Amino acid sequence: MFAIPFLDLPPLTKASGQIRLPGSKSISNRVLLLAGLAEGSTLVHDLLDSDDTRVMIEALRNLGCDLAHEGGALRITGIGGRLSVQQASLFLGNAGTAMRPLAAALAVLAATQGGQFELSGVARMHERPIGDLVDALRQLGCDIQYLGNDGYPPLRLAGQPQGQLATGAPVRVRGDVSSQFLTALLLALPLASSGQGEAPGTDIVIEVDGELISKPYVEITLNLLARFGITVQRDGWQRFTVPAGSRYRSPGAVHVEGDASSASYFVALGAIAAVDAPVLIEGVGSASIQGDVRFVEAAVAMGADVRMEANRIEVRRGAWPLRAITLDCNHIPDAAMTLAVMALYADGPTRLTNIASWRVKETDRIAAMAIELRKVGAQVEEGADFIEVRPPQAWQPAAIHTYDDHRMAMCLSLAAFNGVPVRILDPQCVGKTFPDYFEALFQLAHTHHDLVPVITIDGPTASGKGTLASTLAASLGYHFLDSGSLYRVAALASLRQGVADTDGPGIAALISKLRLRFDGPRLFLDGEEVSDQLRREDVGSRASKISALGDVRAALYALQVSFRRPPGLVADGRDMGTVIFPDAALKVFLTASPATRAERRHKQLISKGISSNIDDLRADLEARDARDRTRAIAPLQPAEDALLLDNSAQTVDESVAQVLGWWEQRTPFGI
Ligand SMILES: Nc1ncnc2c1ncn2[C@@H]1O[C@H](COP(=O)(O)OP(=O)(O)O)[C@@H](O)[C@H]1O
Ligand SMILES: Nc1ccn([C@H]2C[C@H](O)[C@@H](COP(=O)(O)OP(=O)(O)O)O2)c(=O)n1
Repeated sequence: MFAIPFLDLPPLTKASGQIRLPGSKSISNRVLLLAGLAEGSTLVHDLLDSDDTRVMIEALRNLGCDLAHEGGALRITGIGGRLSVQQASLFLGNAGTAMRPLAAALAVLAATQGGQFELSGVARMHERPIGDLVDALRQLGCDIQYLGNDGYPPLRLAGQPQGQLATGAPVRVRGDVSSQFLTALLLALPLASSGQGEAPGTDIVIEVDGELISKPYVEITLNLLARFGITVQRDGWQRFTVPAGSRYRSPGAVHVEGDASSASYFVALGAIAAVDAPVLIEGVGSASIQGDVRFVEAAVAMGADVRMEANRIEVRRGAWPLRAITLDCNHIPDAAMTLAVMALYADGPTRLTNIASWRVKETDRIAAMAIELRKVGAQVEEGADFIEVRPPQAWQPAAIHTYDDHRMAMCLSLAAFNGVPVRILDPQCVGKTFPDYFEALFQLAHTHHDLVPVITIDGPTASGKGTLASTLAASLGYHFLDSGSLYRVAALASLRQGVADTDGPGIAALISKLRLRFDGPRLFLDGEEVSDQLRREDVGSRASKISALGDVRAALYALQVSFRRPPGLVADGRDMGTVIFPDAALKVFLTASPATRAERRHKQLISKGISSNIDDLRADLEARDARDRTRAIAPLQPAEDALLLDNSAQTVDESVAQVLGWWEQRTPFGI
């Protein structure tokens, strides 16, 4: 996950490849709750690992459920409908799929078995309405208090042992604000219909007021209830009967399918950019129980070329530009946001209607989408329950606010396919449902080599290049190339193989056969980690010698260039700005006085438990500098357009801040 303040996406051009989707959020959180309430234990496979499922898991643990990892799956032993913990304060983040059903289930359990529970979340959760659900539960006799504003969490749920619920009359609930209220009741009421002790229990009827929105989500609920042994009788979409004597029974094992809403970004990616080869989406398809899979129909209407199998979707670009559409999106409320971004690439205005529920999600999504799409140049009209998007006439680079809303971040990343870069602010908000979304995007999306931004840091040994470059890379979410480590690995390999340090062709031949693997800062040679051995002074010294050989430099060229991949690269070495990346967007030449550098290296070696003599180190580094500066090929020297930075008197943080400041001046984003 990119846990950084912003992530800059370079202009992207094409996409292809295969993606395995993370588990569905809606299914994961329903299954977690059902397994937590059921008798017996349930082994849940392919569960989504994200912010929203973590808060649900934590809540279940606090309620006395036993949860244990088994391989990649999670085993949940449920409470069997009997409270084992009578008092708890549960923090539910911004997860509507946790807040609403847990509120209903705990209200019913507290009212019949006694107990006191407090449910709270982040500030935005406390602005998301829950009044319609509370009203419905109060009809049954549940004792629910608002701890903040009326109609919104936080809530306190209370009750006495052997309490009775008024289940005789139908429970009425509004269905036109959020279908999660109905889902919450459907998940909770089997706890009340089962009867107490010898009592037989009663049928409980739920009647929906108003037109039920987002029906497919209710279908997921009914489907999963059936898996846990409860067959709800449905009359149209207005009346649901939970049968007397219902009891949750674990089905033993459940496989969570891939998230259909998350699939929408990759379906759109294929429609926009799968020009040469398809985007293959694994984990969801025509056999899905998730309503958002019908997003595919809308994407096809806009021109996507799609082949669907039971558990797999293959997408290519079809019509281009995409075709503008007008669509009632009630059946795909979450995935429809992706259409608003596809609309940027359409041949006319796209109008998405019946989306009032967008306004009460993680943020007011209609307002947020309108503001952010305008930033890239689109003309947008919004109303209470619709949005209309006209494609930009002139695209503009934009810094996109994400409003702590994962879908805003994922959607707007798709705006980077028309020649302009896009900055995504607060990219880790995708952690709500798809922590590795951007990694997946970069795996599939390509761009022209020269559109990937590069920052080069060149300079003499121990000037702090590696420290500066790796910190910059981490701050920007860019890849990092320590080019010296490639010379060092060539030095180590040639040392091991007994190839002379003057034998350019011999070492070049060796380089072409090296089996290297990079894992963050760790480097593996033929499967063996050699990171520490590369730092040996004899290896560094040999690296300096062999780096003067033209054959060696040529042999390492392609490998270095291959590090230039989206979203960007920070490369450190001697000739990054002069030879390898002469078109780098920012070149820094880093120096520090020989005395400072010798002292730094000395401290660095001591901290690693390696003893050394500071005078020898200084003599050694001055000899290395002289050799690196005076060699005939790619000598160490600042590029003409490099900015010089002497960090002798700077801390690491100061150098990093200085270079980030320079970088910011060269990016086109105004916040
Ligand atoms: N600006 C700085 N101020 C103080 N020490 C620094 C600074 N930059 C780097 N160092 C320290 O100097 C040592 C050498 O830095 P390193 O990044 O390995 O240099 P290089 O890659 O240029 O050989 C490290 O221990 C590092 O923490
Ligand atoms: N781009 C590069 C990087 C390193 N080299 C050579 C020159 C250096 O003395 C050696 C070792 O580089 P490295 O950056 O690891 O060395 P220091 O950490 O600065 O001591 O490799 C090079 O010629 N060109």
